[in-house]
Amino acid sequence: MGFTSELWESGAATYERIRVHPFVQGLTSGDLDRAAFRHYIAQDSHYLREYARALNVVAAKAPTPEGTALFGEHATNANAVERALHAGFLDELGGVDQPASPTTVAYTNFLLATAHTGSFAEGLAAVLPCYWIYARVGADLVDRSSPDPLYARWIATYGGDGFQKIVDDVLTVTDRHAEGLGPAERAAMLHHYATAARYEWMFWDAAHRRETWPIPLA
Ligand SMILES: Cc1ncc(C[n+]2csc(CCO)c2C)c(N)n1
Repeated sequence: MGFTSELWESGAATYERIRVHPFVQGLTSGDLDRAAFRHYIAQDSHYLREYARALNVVAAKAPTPEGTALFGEHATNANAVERALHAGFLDELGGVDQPASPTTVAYTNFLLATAHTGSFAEGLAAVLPCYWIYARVGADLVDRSSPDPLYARWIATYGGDGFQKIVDDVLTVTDRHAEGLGPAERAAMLHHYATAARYEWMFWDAAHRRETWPIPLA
């Protein structure tokens, strides 16, 4: 692997913190409070809508038609997953109509701002932890699965080979694109990647704490 191994390194310590987070460990042990999982799914539904927008911006900036098609397809897929979450998990858990939490707003605003104002490379680095960290978490959890069928279903979504193939396609695009980049742009990518990885930890942690706005929205 090329530059993507440097990107992984910039978020490796954060990934380790995600792996041992009580929310993630609670999925496999089955001990995770259903209310925290419901909070996570409701927030993820907000997240996926905005993530799809960010991916479409990355798609628009891709220098090749293949890149535009790839990220456009993934944006459509993120919207489809959002609808499936509503039809599946949220119906079973009892639908919750909660506003996007401070962490969800911060993470999605970071993705949209970086995709809109940055280069293709910068947007790509910002959206990459979402793919890569979920594939690693999925792979880590899939063998142990969960005694809770609901959590087992969630784990199977991200732990399968189908999802790994999606991530591999994005890593190939990233390595190929990075070959033509200078040190300043590579440094910006490392920075955005590490930032998004931290937001991924914060997203699990916010669900675990069932984070809400300290001042209720009117
Ligand atoms: C907070 C959060 N981060 C990452 C994902 C995983 N994910 C969402 S869209 C997508 C790729 C395109 O379909 C991936 C891997 C998630 N669900 N929620």
